[in-house]
Amino acid sequence: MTDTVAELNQVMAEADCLVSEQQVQAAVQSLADDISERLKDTNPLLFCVMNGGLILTGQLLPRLKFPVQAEYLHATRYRQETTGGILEWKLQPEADMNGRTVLIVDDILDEGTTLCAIADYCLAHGAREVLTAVLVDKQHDRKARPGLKADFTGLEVEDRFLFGYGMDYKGYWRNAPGIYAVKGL
Ligand SMILES: O=P(O)(O)OC[C@H]1O[C@H](OP(=O)(O)OP(=O)(O)O)[C@H](O)[C@@H]1O
Ligand SMILES: Nc1nc2[nH]cnc2c(=O)[nH]1
Repeated sequence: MTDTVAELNQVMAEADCLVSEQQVQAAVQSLADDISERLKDTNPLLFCVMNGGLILTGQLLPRLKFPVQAEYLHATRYRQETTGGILEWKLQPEADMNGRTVLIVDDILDEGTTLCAIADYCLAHGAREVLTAVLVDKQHDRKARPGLKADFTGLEVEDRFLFGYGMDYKGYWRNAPGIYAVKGL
């Protein structure tokens, strides 16, 4: 356990800070403003994608200027790895989304497999429309669908393995107060 903590402190010490906490805060406010403007009259059902979406959702919700019904779901495909695998549903949403506008909130759109699968699930369960909001869109050409974008994007970040603000490294450092890239990844 001591070795684990030492390794994780070393990862942080050697990481590159790509986006400062102040820049992330500005991006969250901008996301909240855009979402409020677009969804204020739609009575949306918001789903936080656990675990990574936790911090963005927590910081976004108090900034939204309309009554929000907030729920969560849990889908994962990276687990403790730095490359994605098969999407595993850990908790499918129970809320009735029939005829509703749904907003999915997550930390990152990388290849986009996760968000596409969740959006497809919501549409198949009767959602009228599904919108997506992410803090980070990673810049590369390996998207699940060419040109795939979230409806609301906070920041565009280079193609490195990231942690902080909800994103983990081996299950840790979701709490890092900024967006960091692991040395060498
Ligand atoms: O765009 P993609 O390539 O599909 O990757 C994005 C997903 O990867 C991360 O989740 P992860 O599977 O690591 O689970 P976690 O949220 O519990 O960390 C992140 O939170 C997104 O949900
Ligand atoms: N922590 C983390 N999770 C991811 N899921 C998809 N891409 C990433 C990434 O760069 N970092």
